[in-house]
Amino acid sequence: MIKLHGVSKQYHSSGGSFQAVQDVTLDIQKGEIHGIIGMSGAGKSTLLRIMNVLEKPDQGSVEVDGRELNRLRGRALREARRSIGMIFQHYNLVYNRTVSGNVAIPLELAKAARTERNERVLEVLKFVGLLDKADQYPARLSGGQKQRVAIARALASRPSVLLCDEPTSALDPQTTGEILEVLRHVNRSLGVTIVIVTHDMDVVNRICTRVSVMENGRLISTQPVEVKPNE
Ligand SMILES: Nc1ncnc2c1ncn2[C@@H]1O[C@H](COP(=O)(O)OP(=O)(O)OP(=O)(O)O)[C@@H](O)[C@H]1O
Repeated sequence: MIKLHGVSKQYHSSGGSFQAVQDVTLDIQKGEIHGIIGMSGAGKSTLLRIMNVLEKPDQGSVEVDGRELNRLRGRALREARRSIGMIFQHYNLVYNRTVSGNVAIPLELAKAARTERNERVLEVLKFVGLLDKADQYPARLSGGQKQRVAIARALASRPSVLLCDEPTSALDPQTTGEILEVLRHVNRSLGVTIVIVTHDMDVVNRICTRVSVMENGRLISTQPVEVKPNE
């Protein structure tokens, strides 16, 4: 589903250059919940952003759902990106739009018709359990509810892949559990392949099917995570 081959990324600044990701090859299969773990600065977020070419690799290839993203440009790239949702640690919501307004954004960008848009917004809000908050503004929501809105927004355009950058790092343990449940529901009932960047091994053990470990820009291992006893 996601194939990275020999991917590298270097950042340049006035202080010199820094190799954030070095020669990473990784094959994430359809239906997986794949964790990427490592110390701060190991290159996890950069690698995640390479998966939807928000960050363009200097070398290597990025294939998602059979399409080589690093070769696409313009409209073809925008369309391919629509099948890849993303959520962030700090939700990245638009605070002057309601919950529905936020979820509608990807559908507006895709120029979906109004009726179809409204139906889809309600459908995904129902899926994440936030139908009753449709007309509220994000500032009035808890952290867990904000992350649910972000998940609903990411799901609006029916992605086959969901990239999650530290999705629970700003949340307390109970809310973390709730968001991991939502992600598991997304994976199981919609068949969405999920990649989660985290520094928390507990998150990996609770939800992931495989985990990759990064260190100094390199991927040092990929292994299965044992089946959870309460599953
Ligand atoms: N846009 C950028 N310009 C310059 N350097 C960057 C940029 N983005 C990241 N870096 C550097 O690249 C390295 C890897 O960053 P990255 O965010 O991928 O690591 P990470 O493993 O996700 O760490 P963290 O958990 O702290 O977010 C870090 O040293 C960071 O400072």
